[in-house]
Amino acid sequence: MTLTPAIRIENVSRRFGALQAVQGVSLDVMPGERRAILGPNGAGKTTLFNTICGDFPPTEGRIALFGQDITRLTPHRRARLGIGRTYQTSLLFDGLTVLDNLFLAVRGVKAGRFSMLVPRRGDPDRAEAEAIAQRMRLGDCIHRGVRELSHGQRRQLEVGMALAGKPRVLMLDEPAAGLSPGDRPKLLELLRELPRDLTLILIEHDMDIALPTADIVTVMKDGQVVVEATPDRIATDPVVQAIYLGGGH
Ligand SMILES: Nc1ncnc2c1ncn2[C@@H]1O[C@H](COP(=O)(O)OP(=O)(O)OP(=O)(O)O)[C@@H](O)[C@H]1O
Repeated sequence: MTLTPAIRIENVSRRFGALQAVQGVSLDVMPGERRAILGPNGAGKTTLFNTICGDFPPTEGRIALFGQDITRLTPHRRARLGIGRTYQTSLLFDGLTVLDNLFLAVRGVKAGRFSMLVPRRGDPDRAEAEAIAQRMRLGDCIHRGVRELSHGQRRQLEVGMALAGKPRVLMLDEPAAGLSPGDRPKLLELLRELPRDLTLILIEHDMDIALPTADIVTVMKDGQVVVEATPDRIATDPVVQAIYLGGGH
């Protein structure tokens, strides 16, 4: 029996006017796999990511989620089918606490139940929000305002917000961007502790985060996939070294 990929990208291209940002990309990400997408600036990583999430649907090709064609679905429909994501720029409610943010994210995914109710003790959604805060190592600051969080804690919360939607595929857009060297090991640990049945696709410039997190690494350049290999092979791959040491990054 062949396993259906969590995400199948078939010959996907995306143009912006005359610019071919992604060109003829095909790849399968299997259920529970952790896939990192690397590549220099402008390689097309975010554009490919957005064709999967639906922000910029492909101009050509097909994308399937667990065998279901989602190529033309809105981002909202894709989210409902199980694609969760973070953004490079923060989308947190700065005026609310960590718990309130997570509570709203947990509530928000339940159809017809989005509300601004105060999370009461004993509310299962609040319990779930607290559990996510613990998992994201934010347990000791759940009542703190988001504005008071460090940059690293905000990143942890953003991953938690995406997890609150109970995604089957979690897509992280540069989770280590802007983190201090001290915050990076914590993020790495947290990524490695995510449930093994969750499929993870992450764009990450930082090899020290991407390689230990990923099962398979896809390297892109000029809108195309140039290498797909395990992290240990990527670390020594001459093509990858040429891309990164050659000044493209
Ligand atoms: N909305 C858009 N409109 C026009 N051009 C775009 C748009 N989004 C991306 N591009 C262009 O598409 C190409 C690929 O960009 P993309 O952001 O996907 O690369 P990237 O690999 O994610 O780079 P970075 O690491 O800098 O985020 C670039 O030339 C970029 O300028």
